[in-house]
Amino acid sequence: MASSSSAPFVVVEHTTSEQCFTNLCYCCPDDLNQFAVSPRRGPPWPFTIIQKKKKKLYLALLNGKNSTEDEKVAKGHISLNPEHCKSLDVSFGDTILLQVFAPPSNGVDVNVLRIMVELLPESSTPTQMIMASTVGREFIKTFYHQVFTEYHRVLFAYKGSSYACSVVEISLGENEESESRRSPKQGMIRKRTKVIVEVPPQSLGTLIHGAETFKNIFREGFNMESLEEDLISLGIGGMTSKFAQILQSAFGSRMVPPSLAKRLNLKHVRGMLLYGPPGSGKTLIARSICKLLNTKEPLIINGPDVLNAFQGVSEGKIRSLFKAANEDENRYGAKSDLHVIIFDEIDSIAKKRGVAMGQYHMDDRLVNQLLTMIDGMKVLNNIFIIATTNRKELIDEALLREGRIELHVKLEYPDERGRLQILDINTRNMRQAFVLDEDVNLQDIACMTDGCSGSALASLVTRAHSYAVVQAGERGLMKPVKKDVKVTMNHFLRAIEDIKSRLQESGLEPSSFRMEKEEMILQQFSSSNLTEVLHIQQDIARLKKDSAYFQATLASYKEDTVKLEKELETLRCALDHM
Ligand SMILES: Nc1ncnc2c1ncn2[C@@H]1O[C@H](COP(=O)(O)OP(=O)(O)OP(=O)(O)O)[C@@H](O)[C@H]1O
Repeated sequence: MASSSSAPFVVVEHTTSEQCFTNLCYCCPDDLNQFAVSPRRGPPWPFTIIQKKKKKLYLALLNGKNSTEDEKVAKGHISLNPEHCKSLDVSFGDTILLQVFAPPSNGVDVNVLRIMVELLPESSTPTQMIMASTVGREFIKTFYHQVFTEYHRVLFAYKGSSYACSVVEISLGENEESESRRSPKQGMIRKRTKVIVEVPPQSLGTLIHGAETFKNIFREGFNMESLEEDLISLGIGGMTSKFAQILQSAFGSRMVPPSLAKRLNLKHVRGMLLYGPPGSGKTLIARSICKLLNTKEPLIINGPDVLNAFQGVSEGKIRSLFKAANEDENRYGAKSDLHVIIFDEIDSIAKKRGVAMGQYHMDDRLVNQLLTMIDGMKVLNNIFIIATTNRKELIDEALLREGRIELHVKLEYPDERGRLQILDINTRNMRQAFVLDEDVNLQDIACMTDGCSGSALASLVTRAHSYAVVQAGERGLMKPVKKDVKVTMNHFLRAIEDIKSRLQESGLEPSSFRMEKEEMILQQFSSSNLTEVLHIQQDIARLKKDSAYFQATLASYKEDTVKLEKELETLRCALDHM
């Protein structure tokens, strides 16, 4: 296909709305002469390449007997429709380069054209169902003998409704290989071109019969703009921007049709690590994400439970977690549902290899098996692993690399606005039951609870409520019913005092301080033996459900690091006997 030298033109809007649906560009008669090739020559008609940076569109300036001259367009200007502008990333007023381009009669034809069809927001909805095959035929009739590129977008009118169509995929059949070096991929629409119509889910799917839809990763009705409301209804407060960031980075590639993702070479994220201090909502987020997504019911695995259940059992248990995803991938390929596997407290089963000893030798085997399942012989694209931990530094680094659990999101304790939302969520039932006294000022409580975790706030509300119930009992109401109980600001103040001193005693609060302290102490121990002692201590604490125990140990080690070595054997024995 030949082309000549280029000239700069200013992009303007079409002068009539009809022009928008022709996929042609228009200029004044003078400029048209500059590009004129005898209209009697065609078809195929002379085209104009319009390019901006590396992007190109091939639009006809002369289309058979219909000249594309428009006296209302000023000299040096060229009119395009808004979809052309999107294809080229230009705005009206920008300058672009124009080239004459006359496709030879043996130009490359489009074999299959896959288009995404969306109803324009201002257009009237079709009144009756239409067939995708009919839309395809009309598309060919309208754009017959026009050249399309990979990212070409056009406006298309059919039966009184207007659509924006974007090219998702162009297949050139037997010319595919010889033309593969041409960028962008381009070809001419012919009568034999097959048009495959795709529609976004939840829109035209019910109106264009037979159109292909891709299954949206988000549940029906989900909308990023109402994310905060959705999260509140799921009982999550103060997390809107973190959640938006997670959804975007974890599922961005799954928001587009698989064919487009393939063309753009988008790689799916297959795993995410949520880490942060206890009670910061890691488990809550991991489980809630699935409520927004179109996924299979998530498999939830609690690290310590797995460790116990797997004692003496083969790595086959880990393999079994991935079995359903494997079968689905084999059967449905890119159209398989997404399988989410949540590993809560993953640090207990995926510790750094080579460090563990004693009965922990099996950790290495579990980590190896996990690695194999995530990106081993067969890469599953339909899995998404969510791992949670308080102790990121304990996890085997190989698991956290690209292509594995590669997205790492740190959760913090909520700020004042977040605390207010969490308090509001947790007092919702009380308000609805008229149990919450009018003097309760949640804003003041949010202010007083700086450094409290989401879980501390949840238990604060429960505690205030129990004080109210006890007080109602003391007033002689042996069996206080709901209407007798009023939770007042005083109950909350007592609960705040309570919670603060309890958390201080257990060393769990102030929140971030504790984590920083632990991290600091862990960093001081570089020898593998010392690290192992701490791992074992942590596991004993977990089995005893007593995090204060681990805190106390850490604190004492800070005083006397020598005793670490001595305690190693004692600890192993203790753990063996638990
Ligand atoms: N952002 C939040 N909004 C509402 N509630 C929260 C939030 N964060 C925590 N909570 C409350 O705290 C409880 C415990 O949170 P979760 O178990 O998710 O924390 P975690 O970070 O996984 O803690 P751990 O590390 O101890 O397992 C939740 O069930 C919920 O009641």
